[in-house]
Amino acid sequence: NQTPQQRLQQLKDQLAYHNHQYYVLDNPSIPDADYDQLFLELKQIEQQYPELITSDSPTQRVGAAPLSKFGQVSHQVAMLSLDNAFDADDFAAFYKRMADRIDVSKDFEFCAEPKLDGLAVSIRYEQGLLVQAATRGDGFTGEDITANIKTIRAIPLKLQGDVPAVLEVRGEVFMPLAGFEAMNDKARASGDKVFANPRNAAAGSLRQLDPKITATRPLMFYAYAVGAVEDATQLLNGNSHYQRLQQLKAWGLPVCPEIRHVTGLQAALDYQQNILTKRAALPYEIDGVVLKVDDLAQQQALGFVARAPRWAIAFKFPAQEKTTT
Ligand SMILES: Cc1ccc2cc(C(N)=O)cc(O)c2n1
Repeated sequence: NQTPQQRLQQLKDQLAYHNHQYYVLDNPSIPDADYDQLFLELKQIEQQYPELITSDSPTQRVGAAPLSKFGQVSHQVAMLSLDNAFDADDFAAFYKRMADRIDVSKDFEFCAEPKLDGLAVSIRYEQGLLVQAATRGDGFTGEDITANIKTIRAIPLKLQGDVPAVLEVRGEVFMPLAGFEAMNDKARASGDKVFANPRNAAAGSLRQLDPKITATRPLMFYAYAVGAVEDATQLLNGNSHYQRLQQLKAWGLPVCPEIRHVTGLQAALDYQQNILTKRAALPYEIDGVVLKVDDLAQQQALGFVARAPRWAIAFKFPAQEKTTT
């Protein structure tokens, strides 16, 4: 017969499996009522044996007391913003700038994804356990929203499989449309604050100082990049950003199912048009697509342009033959 500890571990494994099926594979494996039953049994055993409670137990998602204010977190790896393209010509110019900068023998390969209209966050895992989460802030310093992030069931408290020593995941917290409409209907009925759009609702929910309020909000998360990593050999094999995202999925992190690997300028334009036609049918709001060069070595070679002021330009003279004295 099982000890309480063995039954606890079995329940945590089962609940983690069902979460993975539901949020990562979009393939529910258990009716909600049965899931709740497992959760209730786990909660009862922990009430009986509090010393057996671990930080990755789903009962610890809504634990923390309200904060008086958020702490600050400095991002080891800056959280970048993105330059914009507004039409095919802009995108072709972007493509050409890159081709002029690094000689590529063949077409660029891209990792393509919808641009989710939510809030960028960074989530840090150490030895596979969620230890910290922060907003993007100004890209270098963000707010510590660890307690609020833990309430989002799509975000694993513990990574699965062969986990890296340190893994920082960047992604978007957003509020799917169905949850947004339901929440606003309830808010109208009870005279609570009604949100103008899902992005504001997600931002407002993450900025709650009381995690118990955040826990009532229908938030979702998709990972889209990696920040600091240590001892993550699994990520280093291969040179493809797209493959890295598949590895994040294997660890239990949800990744947008619309993400594709496409090759060449035309395929990238086709992807943008394809998502534009699907936009109204997507269960969440997006404001475009994001296209990233997929090859990590090419990303490195291309680097970043520190956002030069849009209002100033250096108007250069032609190169002058240096007078040799
Ligand atoms: C580097 C970067 C910065 C912002 C991003 C924003 C989104 C997004 N809003 O979906 C997706 C990405 O892959 C991003 N990637």
